[in-house]
Amino acid sequence: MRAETLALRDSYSAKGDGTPGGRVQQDIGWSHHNASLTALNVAEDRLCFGRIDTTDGESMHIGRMGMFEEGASDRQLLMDWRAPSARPFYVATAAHPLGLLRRRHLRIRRRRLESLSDEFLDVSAEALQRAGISPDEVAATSGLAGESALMTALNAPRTGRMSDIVETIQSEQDTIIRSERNGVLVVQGGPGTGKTAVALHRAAYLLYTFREQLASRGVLLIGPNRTFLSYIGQVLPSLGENAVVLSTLGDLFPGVSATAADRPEVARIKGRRSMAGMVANALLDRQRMPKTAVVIESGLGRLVLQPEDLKRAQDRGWAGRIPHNRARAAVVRYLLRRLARQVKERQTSGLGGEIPFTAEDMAQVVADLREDEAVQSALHGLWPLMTAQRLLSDLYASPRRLAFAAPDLQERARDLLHREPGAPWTISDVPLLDEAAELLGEPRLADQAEAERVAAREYAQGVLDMLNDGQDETDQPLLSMISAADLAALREEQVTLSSTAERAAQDREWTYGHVVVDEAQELSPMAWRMVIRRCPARSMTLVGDIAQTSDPSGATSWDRALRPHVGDRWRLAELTVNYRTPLEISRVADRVLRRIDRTLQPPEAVRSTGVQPWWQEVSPEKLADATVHAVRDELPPGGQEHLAVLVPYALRDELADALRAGHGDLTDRVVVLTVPEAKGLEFDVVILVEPDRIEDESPRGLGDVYVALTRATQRLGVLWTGRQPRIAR
Ligand SMILES: Nc1ncnc2c1ncn2[C@@H]1O[C@H](COP(=O)(O)OP(=O)(O)OP(=O)(O)O)[C@@H](O)[C@H]1O
Repeated sequence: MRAETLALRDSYSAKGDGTPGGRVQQDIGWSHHNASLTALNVAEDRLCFGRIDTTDGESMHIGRMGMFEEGASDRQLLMDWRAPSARPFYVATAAHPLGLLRRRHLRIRRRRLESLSDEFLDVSAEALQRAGISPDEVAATSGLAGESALMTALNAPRTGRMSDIVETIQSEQDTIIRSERNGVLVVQGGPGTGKTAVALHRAAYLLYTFREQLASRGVLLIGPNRTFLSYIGQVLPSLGENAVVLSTLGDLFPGVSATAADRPEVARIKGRRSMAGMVANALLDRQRMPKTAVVIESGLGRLVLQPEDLKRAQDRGWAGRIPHNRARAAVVRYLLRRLARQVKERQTSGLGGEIPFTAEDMAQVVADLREDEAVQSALHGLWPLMTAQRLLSDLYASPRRLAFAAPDLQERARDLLHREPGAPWTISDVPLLDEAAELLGEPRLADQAEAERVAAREYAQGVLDMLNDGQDETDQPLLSMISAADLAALREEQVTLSSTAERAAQDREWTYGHVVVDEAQELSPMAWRMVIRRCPARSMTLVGDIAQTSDPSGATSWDRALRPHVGDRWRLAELTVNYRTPLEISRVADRVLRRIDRTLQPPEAVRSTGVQPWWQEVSPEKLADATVHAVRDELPPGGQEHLAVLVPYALRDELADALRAGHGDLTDRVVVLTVPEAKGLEFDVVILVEPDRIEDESPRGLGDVYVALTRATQRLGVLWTGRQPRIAR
């Protein structure tokens, strides 16, 4: 299949008749076959990982993709793990065998079978006899599907990159992965319960099951930070899926790339829902008209706009409730006409109506006024064309504007919002920028260059229609990914065809077929507004853990966070088993969870390592040395394990220097991270430094300590100075 696909793809490199239409077809063909080839290449390793045998003697192999025998028989050789008939592989139990006699896990590397393990699900003597299996072969079954394969995966050293769990998805996870596409699904689960893994596999499942609907719109996955996105970045491609846009909240607004966080008290204000009102008022402020006449010394003489002209222009701007920049055309048109009338009156007065002033004359005057610098500057002052960045930047910089836009905010809170123009945008600014962009809208295409581009686009639309006519159905989703604008650009040789994912990421107004949010508990009310805008159909999967909230404006309850956006139209699914943290570490974390909220149920650890966490007090001047020693003890040379030192902000750089470690590349064996940076990640070993300082550093500090304690898959050590940490008492 690979050889055939490769040959097909390469045939498109040579084809082509040099015409724009021909080149487009060539590019489409090439991209299509290239995507298939990538999917085949990634499926090469561990192509097949399971087999199910039914009690009536049938058997079927399960793998990363579906495959059929060539020729007349058309027999299915391999079933895609996402197909409905593969489901028993994941959910059958001895109590509910779903017609299965045996589930087999195969461990294949490249084309070599390394090991296999069997579970018998129907252990009745009759079934075993029919299948020719002796009762001795039947192992004791636990509640876990494919327990030995699962334990092998869980005990394997981490690599700094998340891997897929397609071979060992558990029943409660499978139910969520295959849950209905429509509506808002919230997946609540403690640390290590596989929320991220489930979210990613659900995206792959949805893309497989609803390919037609989703391929052209794409799926958006939002994660807490870029390190996290690079940690999970390989999972979907390894499942053969590339039509997913991964983004942080800070990168969701095209043109801005925010990584810095505000101080907690500032972030809390910016996250409030009332900020939407502030942004709307800030714009209203810009649309206010002077109460006195505006005098313009134009090239056509001195012109005056009276307050009633200004009021009428404003009414035209507000009519139809269209966004500010789009409404500008109506405001400008009206004001230009008022000015043109004055010019007309001046030119025709005293002529006794002998020289007619025709419609063409009027149009010419309007055109001249439009080009006039003094007129342009006056119109700009009255109804400026604005970007979201400009609106927000001007607002933050001016106490007067802030006082107008946020009259209910206390002065101290308004002072906290002050920002010098040009300072970098923060993550909590991004939802406010998005809010502003929504109210501003894209400007109308006015100038000549734009008009030419429109003409090119219309031409390209013709080409697109022509191509669509001649396509067979299977190619439809691909074609719908290319807009007339792309074709026009292609014609200009400006860009090559981009994938749905790339196009979507560059377009603020793009709406996705499905949106997945990881660590969703961290979203502020303003961030929710931005995210929901990306999916008006509200087909969303939100995964998170209320107990791990660390953002000062994050959620304390799913209901409170979601009610303003979806009312009670969301469904909850819970994950209850902790696959990451061994029992010995979980006991410490569970104590912290009880302090956060007594009513929360800790997830149940699925395995034990026999290694207790260690605790060590050191004097403040020895902290760096002690950390270096502890890391050395934990990671003997030649091993493969990965270790994270989790620290308070204030110690990050000092300890990173002492350890000569970084904090961006998770494939390094040692990294030094603050807790927010370690969100969603995991390591073989964690050394937690000064937990009390971490707790005291932020308003949700205890949540941070809980996150820190639940990052290790094997061992945990705690170093502190001064009083014994609260988590040890
Ligand atoms: N069914 C499974 N088979 C194999 N590994 C699994 C399975 N479920 C979860 N895991 C592993 O458990 C670990 C924790 O999973 P994941 O990171 O998805 O948890 P999480 O709930 O998102 O945690 P957190 O809330 O801490 O971010 C990962 O290494 C994941 O691969």
